[in-house]
Amino acid sequence: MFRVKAFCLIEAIHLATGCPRLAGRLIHPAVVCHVHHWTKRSTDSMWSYRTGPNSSGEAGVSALQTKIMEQGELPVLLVNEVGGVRGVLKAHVEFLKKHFHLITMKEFLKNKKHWSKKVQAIYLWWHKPIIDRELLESLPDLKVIANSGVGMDHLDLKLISSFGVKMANAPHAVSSSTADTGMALLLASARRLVEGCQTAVSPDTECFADDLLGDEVTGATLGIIGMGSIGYKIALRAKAFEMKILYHNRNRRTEEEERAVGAIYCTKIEDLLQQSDFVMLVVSLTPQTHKLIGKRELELMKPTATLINISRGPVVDQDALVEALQTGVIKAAALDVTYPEPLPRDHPLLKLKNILITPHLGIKTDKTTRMITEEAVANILAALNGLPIPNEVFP
Ligand SMILES: O=C(O)[C@H](O)CO
Repeated sequence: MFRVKAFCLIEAIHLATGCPRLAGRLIHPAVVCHVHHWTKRSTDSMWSYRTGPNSSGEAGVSALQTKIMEQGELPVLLVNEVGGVRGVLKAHVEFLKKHFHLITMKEFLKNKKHWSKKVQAIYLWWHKPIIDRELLESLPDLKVIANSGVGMDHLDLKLISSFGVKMANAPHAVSSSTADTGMALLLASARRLVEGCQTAVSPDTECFADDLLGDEVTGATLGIIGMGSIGYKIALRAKAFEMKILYHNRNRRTEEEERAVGAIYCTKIEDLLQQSDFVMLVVSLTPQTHKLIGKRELELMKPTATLINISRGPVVDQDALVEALQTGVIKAAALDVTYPEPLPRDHPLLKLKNILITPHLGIKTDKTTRMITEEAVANILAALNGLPIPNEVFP
């Protein structure tokens, strides 16, 4: 057991550095000792965070915490607010307080002079607080900003890095629930679940119509654009639905990985668009993927095809999508992301019948949000201890 858990921490650092020898050297003896201690406790921790695909990272969190505790008071962590629309979840506060002295933006702004030289880390929850030059200038001891998700498009990475501040995201925590959301949208859209539910519960319904016909998912072709860890998990799920899987990605997966999910690589995105019954967008938002799907790409899709977006709204040219849905260029769309979020209430997308929109539900499960906070805490503690950050993001 000890070996397994100790390996997990080493593996996390190894993954971050790409260097097993360095990882071995970087582990402080106190850390290893604490890992040993931890392995004797129950592994049923509510906070069972994983640093890597197969590792439990709590060892990393508690060990690093021990080191900080030995040196004195808890490091100060700035969050936007607690609870509310854009605040860290109340249920996570106890865990955060075990590792940090937590202050909110309100407290910070109220006594900026006192706090500015104390804040060492920021935990962004749902993209807040906004990180701009003014905030960065007011925090001379800030070491790290941890994001509560995988997408970093809301941050000016170059600006943050120019202040010597490190950044990290939470890719492992989010992948399964985001992939589940993608599949849920695909299935709900194909089988007209929302329409069906409305009919089933409507006070006007006297009998169920036989013509609420959907699209068969079994045997259909799914084109996945973006085959990172979320894209790959979608392929795993789609395989179980006996779908034919095409994918397009900057880097081709290994033959073994392709074989495991039965995915066929399309060098050209055009080939994928022309052949797919469902096109799922799973890319990060970057200058290269901004409006990746526009009028031309929509016209390449089959008129019977459905576009599913679980990445970021601006990956799709929304005006072109409205037109394509209104004129039957494609059959339907299912979007967990739009721009802005939410859409203005009079937006033309909201008036269409062949669309399904959800409120950025991707990561929203109790377990995933807890794992995100754990992944963020491990990232922050590594940064504050001068250790390689498990999920460091570079500009
Ligand atoms: O980026 C992510 O992981 C989610 O969309 C939450 O922001």
